[in-house]
Amino acid sequence: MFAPASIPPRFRDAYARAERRLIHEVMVKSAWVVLFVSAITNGSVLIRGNSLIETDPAWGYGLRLPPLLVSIFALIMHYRRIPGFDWPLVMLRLISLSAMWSVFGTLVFAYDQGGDAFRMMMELSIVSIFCASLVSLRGLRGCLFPLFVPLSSFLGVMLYRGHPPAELLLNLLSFVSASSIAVLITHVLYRWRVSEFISRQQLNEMSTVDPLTGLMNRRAMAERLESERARYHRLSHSFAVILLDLDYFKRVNDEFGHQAGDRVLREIANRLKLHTRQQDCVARWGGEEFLVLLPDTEEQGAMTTAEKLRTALHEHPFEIGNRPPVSQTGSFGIAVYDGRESASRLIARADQALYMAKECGRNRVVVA
Ligand SMILES: Nc1nc2c(ncn2[C@@H]2O[C@H](COP(=O)(O)OP(=O)(O)OP(=O)(O)O)[C@@H](O)[C@H]2O)c(=O)[nH]1
Repeated sequence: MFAPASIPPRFRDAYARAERRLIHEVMVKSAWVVLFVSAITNGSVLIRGNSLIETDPAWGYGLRLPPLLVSIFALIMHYRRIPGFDWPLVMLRLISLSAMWSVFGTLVFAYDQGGDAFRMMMELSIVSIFCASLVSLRGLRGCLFPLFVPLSSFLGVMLYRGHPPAELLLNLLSFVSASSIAVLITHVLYRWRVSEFISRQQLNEMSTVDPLTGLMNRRAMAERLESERARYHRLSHSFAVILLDLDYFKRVNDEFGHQAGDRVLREIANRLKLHTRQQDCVARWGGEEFLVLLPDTEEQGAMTTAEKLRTALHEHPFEIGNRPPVSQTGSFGIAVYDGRESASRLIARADQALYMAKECGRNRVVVA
């Protein structure tokens, strides 16, 4: 999926998801608008007759029907939720291309018949509005293809038919200036939407991520625990938590300085992520305390994971600059959700087990 260069890489997935939703919504609305406009214009053609359809039915229907058919097709696909249908962007491009084909094609004939200027301007303003809506989705490049392909084809055909370029330019001047203004305004709005998106993501990140380790913070983990409890009550999937506190961490700070302590904390966060599954959640719960949430896990699984984490700390000392590596262990308390208790009660039980682990000599795992 496309993401503007100004979006930082870590927000790109979220941007792609938001953009996909927006494109889908715009595609459905555009299909309804094109259907509505086609129904009105075709209805009026049936009532008052149309010289093009009468003189050249193949061209007449060939220009009028594609936007109608494409829109009906897009709406059927959307409302029937056909499996695997995840190409709203392709449909949106088809809708805009077919609408442009119809507008510019009709203009070729209207132009030759000395068509009335007011109608031409109305048709061209539809093009401007369409381009503006495409620009609002993807910036200037969003409208290059749907606008410039039909516009240059139109100019090519008119030049081929012998219309002088100066006359063409004069006739299209007001259209070009009106659509440029529409496109520029929407481009500014699009840039504003992108920077709004980045600020919102940064705010969200600040409220859910621990800045030192990049792990979830306590607040985000508390929310995650609540949704895990809700999942338990819906599906009866058991889950467990591991509370981990570093042993004598104060010594690292005192001996090597606070910065070295921060480095060890960051490395511990990396190891915890490395030795847990993707579906598990790791959070920094306090200064040198971490909480690991293990979805779909019973007591035995939680013990195996905690033992793996304990070994990952204990067996590999931590590098801090050019000093000898520092050994750092942790004590672990496990609690498995009992199906009734609150999240804070669950954590309190894990904390009691952790206290036991400290009392029994540290660098060990205790189950509540
Ligand atoms: N470098 C650094 N240290 C921190 C941070 N947060 C907490 N600490 C330190 O973690 C240490 C915790 O010390 P204590 O609560 O006495 O516990 P401990 O030394 O780990 O001993 P036990 O828990 O009893 O095994 C303190 O020195 C805090 O300053 C942090 O963000 N960075």
